[in-house]
Amino acid sequence: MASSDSEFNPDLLLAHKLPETRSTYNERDVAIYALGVGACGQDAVDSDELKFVYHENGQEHVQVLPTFVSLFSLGSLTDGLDLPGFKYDPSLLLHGQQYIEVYRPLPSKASLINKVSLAGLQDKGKAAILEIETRSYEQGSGELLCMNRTTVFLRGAGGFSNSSQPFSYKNYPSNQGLAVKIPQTQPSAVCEERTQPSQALLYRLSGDYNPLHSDPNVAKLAGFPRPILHGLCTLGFAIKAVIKCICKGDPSAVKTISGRFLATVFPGETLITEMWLQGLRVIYQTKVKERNKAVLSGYVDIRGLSSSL
Ligand SMILES: CCC/C=C/C(=O)SCCNC(=O)CCNC(=O)[C@H](O)C(C)(C)COP(=O)([O-])OP(=O)([O-])OC[C@H]1O[C@@H](n2cnc3c(N)ncnc32)[C@H](O)[C@@H]1OP(=O)([O-])[O-]
Repeated sequence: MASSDSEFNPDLLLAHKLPETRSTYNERDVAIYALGVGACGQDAVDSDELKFVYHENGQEHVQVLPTFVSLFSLGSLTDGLDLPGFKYDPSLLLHGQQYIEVYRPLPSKASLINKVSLAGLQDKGKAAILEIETRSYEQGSGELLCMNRTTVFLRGAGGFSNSSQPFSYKNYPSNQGLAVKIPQTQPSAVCEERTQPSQALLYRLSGDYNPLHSDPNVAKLAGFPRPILHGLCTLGFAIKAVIKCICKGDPSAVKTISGRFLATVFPGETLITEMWLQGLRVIYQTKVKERNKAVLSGYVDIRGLSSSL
């Protein structure tokens, strides 16, 4: 059960205000993040990826991968969520889905104010699904730069209601968050990348220090044979593949990203991302090569296509 209190009221929980968080980053953070999601991990002079970690050809700033914005949603989660009347075991939390809207390319350094709200709660019986929305505004100008919706799967926290209908989500488009249908046709592009055995140890330096990703004993207590890769790290690999193969290496082409984490990834495994271009939407699916297992699927909406595609 989510709560020992039989009067638990999901609507009251959703009305609960979460504190604002702040994110300040610079080019070093941008580059460390890019390395964490495998930039130049297969080829140190990769012409599509060097710009994310180095001022290639005298460029003034390193470029920011669009998935970097997912880091702004971490603060409220990694500090532990204060959810009145709702109890869950943080060690059993898994990342279920991430939905991102990027309104303009991110500067290579900035200070942001993140406004966080609880957007949804759903009772799945064996688990509860909680959705947190984070809107990030540039400090000073007040401009809204991006929005994240993070879905967490709280194993063992379901059974708090008689309904499997979601509470809230009422501000969402009706099709958001659904698992995508993978086309049965040949993909438009395929990208293969091996993650490093130390990938989670590198990725965690971008701000998610949950020991589930680094400590073998904590991983075992959570039900895994060894530490697992952060979901947002896998998402970073997949979207980097879409940028490389579909967007001709241009990160500013990405407008919207949706991803559902289907199964866990272990650092060191090889990720194969298949992509299907449908108009301005790219449907993608990432599989672990060694286990032939789908681990992530979703879509990316892009602003336009280069005429050479
Ligand atoms: C954020 C900061 C912390 C970061 C932590 C990490 O990185 S952890 C590392 C990264 N994360 C990972 O590694 C997690 C990888 N994913 C998994 O291990 C599994 O997908 C699971 C344990 C999340 C659910 O598996 P299962 O066998 O227990 O589930 P089932 O198939 O029996 O479905 C039950 C219900 O839940 C629904 N539903 C299912 N999946 C999702 C989803 N992803 N999302 C949302 N909803 C989902 C499904 O539609 C169904 O609803 P219906 O139809 O009954 O109304």
